[in-house]
Amino acid sequence: MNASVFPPSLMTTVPTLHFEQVSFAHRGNRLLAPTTLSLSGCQRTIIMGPNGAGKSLLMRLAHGLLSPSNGRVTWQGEPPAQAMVFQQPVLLRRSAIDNLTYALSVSGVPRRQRKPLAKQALDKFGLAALAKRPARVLSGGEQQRLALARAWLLNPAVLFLDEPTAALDPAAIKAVEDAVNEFHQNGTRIIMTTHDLHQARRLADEVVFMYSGQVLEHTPAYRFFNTPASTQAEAFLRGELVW
Ligand SMILES: Nc1ncnc2c1ncn2[C@@H]1O[C@H](COP(=O)(O)OP(=O)(O)OP(=O)(O)O)[C@@H](O)[C@H]1O
Repeated sequence: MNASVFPPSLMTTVPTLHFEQVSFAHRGNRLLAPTTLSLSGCQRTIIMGPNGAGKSLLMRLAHGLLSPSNGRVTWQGEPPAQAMVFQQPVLLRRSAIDNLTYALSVSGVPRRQRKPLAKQALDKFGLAALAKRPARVLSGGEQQRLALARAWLLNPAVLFLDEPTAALDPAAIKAVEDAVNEFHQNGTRIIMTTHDLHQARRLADEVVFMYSGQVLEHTPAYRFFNTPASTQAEAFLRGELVW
């Protein structure tokens, strides 16, 4: 990646993530071809590609939820604080506020600080009135905001988001995108998958384009959208590449 294409203000100290010849196979099926890739700086990286291309796989390998079959996933220096937000938020069978206080307790925040911090986060994400409601009865958009509030409390250096707006209405999508941008403005590196081309154009600083278990492009967003290098990306941008 050519660092000079990004404004200096975005090149923070978030450690670089390296994929060195990383591949993943399951029951003899190669799902990710050997991939060498470095994600550096405090960019918003959008991973794009058709269904089944391996986007979630790449992200789960990056976050450490999956181990590669071959190769190495490493961070330059200490692995940074990380959080991940999924399309279907993973929430506990507790109230909204208890989901947050629990996350704070797991990360070692002293008991007396947990409730005030959780309340601040609920307020910030427009959920104060729903604090005592069971998290699992919240609407899809509310659950996603709660997942973002929980990630916010953990102050991650890197935030992974796997299709976080796939099931949401336009207002909820905007709330999630605003939150993503706020994380980013606060110095959090964003690594996100989306199927929504308009959203990708709104959010991406750089694009990783995948097709059939391979990374075909890793390029600044303006270049990807204006002059994609691969015929597959061209077809994808025209809406003609289904898988
Ligand atoms: N843990 C796993 N074990 C076995 N197969 C997997 C695993 N994770 C993903 N796959 C398979 O790998 C392929 C890529 O899946 P992945 O979820 O990464 O695609 P994707 O690009 O995110 O697709 P979509 O856009 O449909 O979400 C699929 O064929 C999927 O069935």
